[in-house]
Amino acid sequence: MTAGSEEIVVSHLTKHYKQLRAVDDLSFTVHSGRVTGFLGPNGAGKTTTLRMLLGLVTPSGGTATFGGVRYNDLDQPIRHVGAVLEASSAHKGRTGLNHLRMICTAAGLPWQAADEALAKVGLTPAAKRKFKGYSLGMKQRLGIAAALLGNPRVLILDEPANGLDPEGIRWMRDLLKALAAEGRTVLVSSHLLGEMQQLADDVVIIAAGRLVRQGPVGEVLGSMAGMTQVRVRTPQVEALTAALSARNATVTPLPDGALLVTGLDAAAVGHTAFTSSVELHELAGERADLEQVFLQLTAGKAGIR
Ligand SMILES: Nc1ncnc2c1ncn2[C@@H]1O[C@H](COP(=O)(O)OP(=O)(O)OP(=O)(O)O)[C@@H](O)[C@H]1O
Repeated sequence: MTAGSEEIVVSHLTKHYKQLRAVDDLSFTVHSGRVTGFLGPNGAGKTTTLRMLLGLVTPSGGTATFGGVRYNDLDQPIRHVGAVLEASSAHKGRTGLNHLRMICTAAGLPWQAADEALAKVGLTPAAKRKFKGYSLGMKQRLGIAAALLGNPRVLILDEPANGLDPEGIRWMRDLLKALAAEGRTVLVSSHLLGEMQQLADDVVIIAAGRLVRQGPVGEVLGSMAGMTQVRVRTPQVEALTAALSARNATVTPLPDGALLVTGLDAAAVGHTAFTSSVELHELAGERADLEQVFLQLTAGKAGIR
């Protein structure tokens, strides 16, 4: 991999587990010098995708490459791609510094890399403390330090903010932004839209293993914010739901018995009801709340599996 070509290209990536399409013909690109948020609800296929990127799960089809090269074909992958898949674990009686030095030795890196990585994540003061005394936030930092040992151009993190307190989340956000500002490619998964709004330059949104949206965060969220939703009430819920679904709208039943429709405007919902001979008791278009659109775009797809 040469400098400047650290893009991650995911092309028609697919993973089937028996009948379940955990990842289904997924294609997207992750650019260098930017933080890309990989967003989707629980079970959307984020972890499976990241594990395929890292050669830990064999795809049923498609490819994922770093600068054109598959992970397993990279020469000294630790120098190209750093990954934090779950909160780090280390021998509980070992110090953070020794944990990192062991990884250095195994990977043929100088011990100095351990000190540098600890400094980068602000763990130098705890370098000689035992892992068993580390808080969750410190364990997360140590995991990131381990990923940084080979000074990789690409960083991949799976839900790194999970379990962190607000200060820890802010710290993580600043670190990832700084790493991207150094020109690195940073891909970070999350199921929380709000978290990505504050962190990501680009977003890739998936649901039920399939791509929902990708692009610069402002553009994607802007298009979502511009979406309207329609509140509708009918005594013929099933007939209307079927007619709207046939027009690719997403229909969510509300606790008060009304239906919330996304993907069609009020006129189109009214027209669909009319042509399907469905009686309406209420029909109102409203501007959608961003979080609600995200939930609907993604939850609507989850039912397909
Ligand atoms: N080894 C496996 N065998 C069978 N099914 C699996 C396996 N790994 C994952 N799955 C299924 O694939 C789907 C996608 O899971 P995955 O963990 O990739 O989603 P996710 O988006 O990372 O979700 P979460 O945020 O909950 O981790 C889920 O339905 C999961 O149960």
